[in-house]
Amino acid sequence: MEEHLKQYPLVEVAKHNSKKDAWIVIDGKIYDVTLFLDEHPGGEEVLLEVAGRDATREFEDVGHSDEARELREKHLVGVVRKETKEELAQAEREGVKPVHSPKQPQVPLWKKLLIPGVLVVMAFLIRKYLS
Ligand code: HEM
Repeated sequence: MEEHLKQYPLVEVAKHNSKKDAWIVIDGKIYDVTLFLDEHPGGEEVLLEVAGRDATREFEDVGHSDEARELREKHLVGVVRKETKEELAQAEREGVKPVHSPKQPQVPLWKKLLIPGVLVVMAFLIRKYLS
């Protein structure tokens, strides 16, 4: 069934980010929630916040019921495909950014090691100072 769905790149999804035209992506599937905004038990605000981008994490974080998952499929309009180089370049010119859901905040390694590193150096200096 999914093979018949239209495919859109995230840069296209990103354009549907308003109250009059709101798409969201969950697990690579695109849902047009424009008409659902009014009916969403969680309110339209939260949906508009994630309109035009991947909302997989936000959807899962709420712990939506099986009914909600079923209801979701009524609004299915397509699936996400990778954008072509031309589409990416075009989007960049227009200032449209494809927004993927952040999986984990990316903390660089040096930041993770900074505090333990400082402690080790301090311990070393204190030992040297005391001996
Ligand atoms: C097509 C997509 C969605 C559908 C069909 C949907 C449907 C529902 C339904 C039926 C409920 C009632 C509780 C339940 O049955 O789980 C609900 C609650 C809620 N939803 Fe969604 N939802 C969708 C997307 C989202 C997204 C993307 C967010 C977050 C950005 C969100 C946030 C919430 C919140 C905060 C509640 C209220 C939870 C509570 O009060 O306990 N929903 N939604």
